[in-house]
Amino acid sequence: MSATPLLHVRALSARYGSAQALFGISFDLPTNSAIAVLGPNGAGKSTLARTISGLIPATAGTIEFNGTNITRHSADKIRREGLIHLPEGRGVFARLTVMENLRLALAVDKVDRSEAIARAFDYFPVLAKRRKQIAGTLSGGEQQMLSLARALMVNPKVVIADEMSLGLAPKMVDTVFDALTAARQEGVSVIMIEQFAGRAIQFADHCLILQRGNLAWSGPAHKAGDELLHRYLGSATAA
Ligand SMILES: Nc1ncnc2c1ncn2[C@@H]1O[C@H](COP(=O)(O)OP(=O)(O)OP(=O)(O)O)[C@@H](O)[C@H]1O
Repeated sequence: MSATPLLHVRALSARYGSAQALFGISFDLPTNSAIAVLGPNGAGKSTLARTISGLIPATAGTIEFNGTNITRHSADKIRREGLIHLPEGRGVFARLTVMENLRLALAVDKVDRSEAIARAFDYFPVLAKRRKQIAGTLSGGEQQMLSLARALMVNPKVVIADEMSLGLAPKMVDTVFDALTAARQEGVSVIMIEQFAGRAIQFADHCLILQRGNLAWSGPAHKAGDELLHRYLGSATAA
């Protein structure tokens, strides 16, 4: 086991104005691993993602990424260091073409441009066919692929995928999971936020369950059985 985890989060808290949304969350993301972050609506999953990726400030606690304390780093800097957050929703520039969307993702990252574009098309061949299409006219699933391609093409160390499968047809959900599985094989670590737990647990090594901004349970994903999920998430989300 590697001594230093890729991501080391300790006692992390965050708030929106006077409302505290995260209460002292601690967890490690080992190198080459995946964590499923589960919890009911409003539990703080997206807030955890936003705090780690620098979109909102931590009010207490620390985040170490690859041995560096990034707690006060800007979102841009954190992204350049290799931690990419895919926020809930599609996150593409609707009026630009597929190719322009891909090129823009490269503007802030020092990677070989043609290699990165080739990597994007390897992950999602359909995007190569649609490279000149305006992104806003892609299907929801294709937009999700484009969003994921923009993240994976820059060879990130960690991807935080927030509700990637939300609203997608089952076949598209398969495509998204296949791409994330391929990314893991390339050494990308993943923090997967999901309201629907079953697939996330199959995908991940570890599992965190949040409840009202607190860490309610954490452990190996295979130990997050039906009874536990039912207790924290209710029947609708344990599927
Ligand atoms: N921009 C914001 N301003 C104020 N409060 C917010 C904001 N975003 C989230 N919150 C509040 O913070 C708490 C945690 O929300 P968060 O979006 O992190 O939950 P979540 O677990 O991701 O939920 P969901 O599954 O519904 O996306 C909730 O009480 C929510 O109302």
